[in-house]
Amino acid sequence: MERIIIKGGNRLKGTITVSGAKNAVLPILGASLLYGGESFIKNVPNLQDVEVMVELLEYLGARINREDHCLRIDNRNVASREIGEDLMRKMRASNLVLGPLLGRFRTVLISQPGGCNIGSRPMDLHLRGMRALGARIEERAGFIKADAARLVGADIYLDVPSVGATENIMMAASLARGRTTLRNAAREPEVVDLQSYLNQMGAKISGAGTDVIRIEGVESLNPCRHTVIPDRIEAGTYLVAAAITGGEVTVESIIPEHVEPVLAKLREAGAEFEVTGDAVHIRCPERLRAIDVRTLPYPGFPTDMQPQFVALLSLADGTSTVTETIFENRFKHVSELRRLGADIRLEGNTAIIKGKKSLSGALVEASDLRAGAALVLAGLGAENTTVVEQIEHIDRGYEKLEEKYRNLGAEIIRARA
Ligand SMILES: CC(=O)N[C@H]1[C@@H](OP(=O)(O)OP(=O)(O)OC[C@H]2O[C@@H](n3ccc(=O)[nH]c3=O)[C@H](O)[C@@H]2O)O[C@H](CO)[C@@H](O)[C@@H]1O
Ligand SMILES: C=C(OP(=O)(O)O)C(=O)O
Repeated sequence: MERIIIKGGNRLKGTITVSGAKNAVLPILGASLLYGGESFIKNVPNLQDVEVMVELLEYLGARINREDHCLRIDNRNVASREIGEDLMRKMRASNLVLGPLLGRFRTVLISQPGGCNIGSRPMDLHLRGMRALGARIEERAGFIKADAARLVGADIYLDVPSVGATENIMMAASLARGRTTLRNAAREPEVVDLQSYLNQMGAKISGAGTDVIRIEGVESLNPCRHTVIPDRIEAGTYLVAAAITGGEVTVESIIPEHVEPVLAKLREAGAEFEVTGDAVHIRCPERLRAIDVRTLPYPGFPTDMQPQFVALLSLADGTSTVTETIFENRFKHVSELRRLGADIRLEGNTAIIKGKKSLSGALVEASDLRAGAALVLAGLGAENTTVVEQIEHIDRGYEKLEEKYRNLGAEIIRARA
């Protein structure tokens, strides 16, 4: 088993490059199933979750060639087959094949993706959306079965702006007859990237990035090339790495507007920025000020940055609060951060963090992807040596994490236990 070992305390300096967005490429790979031909996707990050999605597509009959950060996908021989627990449970985002398979083949049989370490994550909004488009849904023995003689556009309102439900509905509705209007849709940049990919394939979608998305169903789609947007959560994590070490770093190959909610909070805490083109240069004092943070759907503060900010504020001057409103069980990093000496109290869905002048390295365990990222950040900011275990979670979402931090002057290695 591998672990990450960090000797903390170095101020990070230099330039760090961000990869393509995990949460954009996963729905795009799902969406490729809508077309029985070739797609060419660029800026694909090398991540464990991408491997799982590729495995899933190949299981369905896709032929995929990978070259560097590009994927050539040939979906000519894809069929809708039963997808069992082994594939569906490896990754929550496997559920993103539901909409495209239903759209193209009108029949889907998948194992329930289940909950995960951050919350129960139900599928009700996805399924309600598919039903509204005309699908018959049966949930039995841990499986979801969806069938439709034909799909017909509908008016759909989401109770909460779920990213995945928005994406599944956009994908299924692309090949439905007539117009679908999706209200209270998720506004995340990854939804906009999916719209852009689908439209390049010949779909007729407008409104992504606002809370009303309109999809005019088309008969068929065509081949296309697409470049995945940069990963705003990876970018945010590196901005926090600079902040937690009192460093000065340029984070490049990003869309600065996408990290604005994170920049706003770092600015409030005392960091300074220059934004030029596709880069943000961050300069940080030795210690940031305490702030209050509340996670919200985009353009609010992202839940996927919450653990990283809890780590950061553990070393800030004063008492901060961090409130998690999206997932009910996303504070598993707190007990691990306490091992490093952090003073954090949980009250319901709020973490109350009394900033310490220093943390001290310890052996900790990543419970999920961003919890793992947060523990590495805490290790970079702590004195002595921190060892992070269960790092397979981190590999789901960060490409070459240690190498990227090492280039900024961090002492961090991966080693076998
Ligand atoms: C692959 C991907 O893009 N993952 C992201 C996506 O996950 P994902 O798309 O799974 O997250 P959602 O936006 O769907 O979840 C938001 C909230 O809606 C609830 N909900 C969702 C669907 C549903 O049918 N019923 C329901 O109640 C969830 O339990 C959660 O409380 O958005 C999350 C919220 O920004 C991010 O943390 C994840 O990194
Ligand atoms: C929660 C996350 O991902 P997923 O939805 O794939 O579990 C994440 O990226 O932080």
